[in-house]
Amino acid sequence: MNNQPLLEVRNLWKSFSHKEYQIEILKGIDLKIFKGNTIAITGASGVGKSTLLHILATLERPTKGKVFYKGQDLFQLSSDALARFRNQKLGFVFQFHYLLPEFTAWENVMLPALIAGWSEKKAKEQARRLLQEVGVYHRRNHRPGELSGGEQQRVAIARALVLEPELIWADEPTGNLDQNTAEKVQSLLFSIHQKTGITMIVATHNLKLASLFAICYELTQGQLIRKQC
Ligand SMILES: Nc1ncnc2c1ncn2[C@@H]1O[C@H](COP(=O)(O)OP(=O)(O)OP(=O)(O)O)[C@@H](O)[C@H]1O
Repeated sequence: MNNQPLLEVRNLWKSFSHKEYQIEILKGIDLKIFKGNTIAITGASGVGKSTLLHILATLERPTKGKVFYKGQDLFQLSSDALARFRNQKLGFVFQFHYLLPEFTAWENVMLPALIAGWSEKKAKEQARRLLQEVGVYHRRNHRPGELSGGEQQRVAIARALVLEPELIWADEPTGNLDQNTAEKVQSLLFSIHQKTGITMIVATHNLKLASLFAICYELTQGQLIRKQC
């Protein structure tokens, strides 16, 4: 068995400086994520969950510390290489879907594949398969404004999966949805993990969502504390 973590975080610190003061958000985080793990990071509002997720997903740089992906020190990469890494290996689902309003559901899902150089035929076929999988194929020709919140989030999940990432990052993926719709999106995310074995990390207030995950941490006072899911 390969014991190398997919992602490893060593002594991660993050502070934000203001004119009069500095705030330390992350204070020496260590974490190992193995292939196929499902990890939920919970914690009070403002504690730094999004900041941590953004650094682990290389969207933001830490003040100090390192993030390794399969042993590669990510922040040593050039910004072009880092952008390529994100496009090829990572999928993102945010609280707000960030779908492009002028494109249909189908086009929104295809777009990352077209940008990555896939042929239109292959991108279209992959998007069709994913729209079916997330249950919105019947709305494929609707623009985001013509979809419900839950449908928009399903399209965003399909888009996150289109390039077959190794790791899915989700930041409050159900934060903007009513309870019923949130539960459907939760089960969808989880069923995707069950089918594909994809590694999934979510930051959330939602303890019900966290309870579906195998490994749970609470972020508190800049530290990650392992807890029961
Ligand atoms: N760019 C920034 N500059 C200064 N302070 C920031 C910046 N980004 C975040 N912060 C501060 O860092 C803290 C952590 O923010 P973060 O968004 O990571 O929290 P969170 O746990 O995800 O919160 P929530 O659950 O409410 O979304 C907050 O106090 C926030 O005001």
